[in-house]
Amino acid sequence: MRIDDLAQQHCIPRSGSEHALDAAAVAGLLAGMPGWSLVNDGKAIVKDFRFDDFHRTLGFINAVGFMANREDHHPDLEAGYGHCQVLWSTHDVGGLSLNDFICAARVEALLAR
Ligand SMILES: C[C@H](O)[C@H](O)[C@H]1CNC2=NC(N)=NC(=O)C2=N1
Repeated sequence: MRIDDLAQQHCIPRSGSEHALDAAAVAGLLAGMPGWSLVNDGKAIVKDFRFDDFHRTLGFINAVGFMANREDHHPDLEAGYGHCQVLWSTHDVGGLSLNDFICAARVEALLAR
């Protein structure tokens, strides 16, 4: 699925290992997501976003937080003055679900201009 199509989807509750994506599905989705990489033994995807200053970084964090609350799917965020690392994993699945890729694509859509 293309990143633009993923960004049009909404998260649904996904709980249980039957919702975990297999390695082939993850690789296929990741191929269309520039800058995102696999971490934590293939159980999470991560990307570090760079900004010119703190208020731009904080604006991004707030936008991601607003989207995450609306989707009821929440990232791990680590930030400094000019960057924010966004990590997606589905705790209820114990790894990656489609929700993680939907939200990663939605983060990219926030930055599109
Ligand atoms: C009930 C609610 O949908 C769940 O607790 C959601 C909330 N946000 C979540 N966020 C993430 N990253 N993983 C989850 O499994 C998760 N579960």
